[in-house]
Amino acid sequence: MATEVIEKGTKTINVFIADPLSEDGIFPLRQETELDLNIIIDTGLAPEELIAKIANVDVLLVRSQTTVTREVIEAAKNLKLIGRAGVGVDNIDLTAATEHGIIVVNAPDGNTNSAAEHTIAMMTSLARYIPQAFNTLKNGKWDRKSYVGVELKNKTLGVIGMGRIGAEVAYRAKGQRMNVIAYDPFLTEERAKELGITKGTVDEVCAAAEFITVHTPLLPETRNIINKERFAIMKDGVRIINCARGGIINEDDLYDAIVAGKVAGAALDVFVEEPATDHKLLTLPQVIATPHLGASTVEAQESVAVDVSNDIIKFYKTGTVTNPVNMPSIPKEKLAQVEPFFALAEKLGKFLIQVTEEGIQQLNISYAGEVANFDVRPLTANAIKGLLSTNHGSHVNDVNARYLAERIGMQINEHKTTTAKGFTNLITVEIITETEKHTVAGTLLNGLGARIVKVEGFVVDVVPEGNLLYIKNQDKPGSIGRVATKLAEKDINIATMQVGRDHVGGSAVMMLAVDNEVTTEDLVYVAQLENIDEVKAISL
Ligand SMILES: NC(=O)C1=CN([C@@H]2O[C@H](COP(=O)(O)OP(=O)(O)OC[C@H]3O[C@@H](n4cnc5c(N)ncnc54)[C@H](O)[C@@H]3O)[C@@H](O)[C@H]2O)C=CC1
Ligand SMILES: O=C(O)C(=O)COP(=O)(O)O
Repeated sequence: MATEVIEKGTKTINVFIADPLSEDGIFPLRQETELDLNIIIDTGLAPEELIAKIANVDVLLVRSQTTVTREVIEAAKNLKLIGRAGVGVDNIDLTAATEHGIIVVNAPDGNTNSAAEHTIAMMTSLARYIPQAFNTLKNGKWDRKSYVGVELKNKTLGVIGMGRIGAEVAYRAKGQRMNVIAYDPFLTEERAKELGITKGTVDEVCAAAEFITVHTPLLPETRNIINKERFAIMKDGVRIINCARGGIINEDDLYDAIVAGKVAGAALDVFVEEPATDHKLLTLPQVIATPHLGASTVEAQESVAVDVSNDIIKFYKTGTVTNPVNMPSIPKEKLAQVEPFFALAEKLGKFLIQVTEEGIQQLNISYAGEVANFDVRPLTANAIKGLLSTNHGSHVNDVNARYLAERIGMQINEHKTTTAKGFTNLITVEIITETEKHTVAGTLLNGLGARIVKVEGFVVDVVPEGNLLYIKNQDKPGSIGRVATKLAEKDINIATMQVGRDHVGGSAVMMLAVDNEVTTEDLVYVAQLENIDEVKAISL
C-alpha cells in the first residue's frame, strides 16, 4: 500500500477540513502527538476558492457538500489522501484521485443507523402527513379531514439496495409489521431468508410494493433506476422514499407520476442538485422533504469523523488504511504476509522494463510456493510500479499502479501455483510486447534476502541491487574473457559474475554486477565483441 510514513517533526501535514465535521469526531487528530498535524477548518468554499487554497494540502476532509473535482485534485500538488466523513463518494472524482495516486477513504459504518432511522421517520411521516398537518396547524388551522393517512402494518415495503442501510431499514420495517421485498445484485436467497424478506427483481419489487425506498450508491447503473417505465408498473397510490442520493429516482418522472395521481406521495432527503431550495418537486403538497439530513445526528457525525481521523493517522504511521475506496482493502495481518516481497516484486518489474524498448502489452505474474497462499494484489502493484518506474518515476504508487498500467493498454494476468521448483517461494514476471517476450524470476532466500534466480529461462543467482550488465551470447570459448577485458579497458570493475546456458555451445547469458554505472557507449563497445548477441545495462 502507498506509504509515506512520517517521523515526528520531519514534516508538517496540512489537513484541510472543507465541510462541517464534528469537533468530537476530529478529537483523534487534535490529540495526535506523534505526527505534526496542521488542522485547517475552512468550510462552505466555492470551487474556485477551494482550488486557490489547496496547493499545499496533504489531506482533504469532506462530507457531501464539497465537490472534489478533477480541477481541485490537480490543483492539490501535495494531496495524498481524501477522507469522506460519510458513505457516498459520488462528490469525489475517483478516477482523477486514482490517476494521481491519491487514496480515498470513507466511513462506511458510522452513519448507517442514522440514515436508517431517518428513512423510517420519513416513511412514517409520509404515511401520516405529519409535516403537512404540522404546517397547517402552525398556520392556525385545525384540519383533521385532509390528513387521513395509511398504516404501515401489512403493507409491502420494496427496498432497492440491500446493503448496510437497506438491511437496517428492512429490519425496522419488519418491526412495523411490514412485508419486505428487495432487490440487490448481491442479495442471496440465504441472506434474504436470514433477514426474513423476499428477494425479487427491480420490476418485481416495483410491482409488489405500497412503499418503495432506495438505498444504493449513485452509480451509472443506479442513476434513474426508478423512472417512468418503473412508475408505470407500480401499484396505484404507491409512496416513494429517497434517503440515498438524488438521481437514483428520476425527478421529472417522479413529478409527473405524482401529478398524474399514480404516486400518492414522496419523502425526499436528497436531490440531484443540492442545495435544492427552489425545486419543482417541493411545490407539490404530496412531497415532504429534508435538506440531506440522513446522517445528521450527533452520534453519526462523531462516529464518521472519528473513523476518517483514525484512517489519516493510520495512513501516516503505517502506510495502510482501514476503509479505502479506490484500492483493495487488505487487513494488516494479510498485508504483513506479503510485505517482505514488496521490494523483490518491484525490482523484477524494474529489471524487465530495462530489457525492452517496446511497449508492454501483457504482464503475466506467477506466484509459486508459500507466497501463492497470500493476497498477492499488492505484489502485482509493486511489480507494476517497477515496470512503470522509468516512465512515471515516483508518481506510481499502490493506488494508481494498476490503473496506469491498464490505461496504457497493459493486460494483467496473475497466476498462482503451489509448486515452486525447489524454492520456498518464487515470483516469475513475464512481459509480452509486440515482438518480444521477457521473463525474470526471483525468490526470497531465508536470511539472505532477495535473489534473481532465472532470467529468460537461464538459471542465475544474482542479488537484485545496483548496476547489472545482462549479456546474451553464444556459448563459445573466450566470450567471458573478452567481455571482462573490454570492461577493464573502460575501467569498469566486475563485482560478481553469473553465467548460464541452455546447452553446451548453445545460447548463454552473463549477469554481471559492476561497481560503476555503464554508459551507452560502454554497451556498444561490449556489444561489438564476437559471439555477443545483446548487452543491456540494468540499474536496480
Ligand atoms: N441521506 C444521507 O445522508 C445518506 C445517504 N447515504 C447513501 O446511501 C447509500 C447506501 O449506503 P450504504 O447502505 O451504507 O452502502 P452499502 O455499500 O452498504 O450498500 C449499497 C448497496 O447497494 C447495492 N447496489 C449496488 N448497485 C446496485 C444496483 N444496481 N441495484 C440495486 N442495488 C445495488 C450494493 O450491492 C450494496 O449492497 C450511500 O451510497 C449513500 O449514497 C448514506 C448515508 C447517509
Ligand atoms: O454518508 C453519506 O453518503 C451521506 O449522504 C451523508 O452526507 P453528509 O455527510 O451528511 O453530507
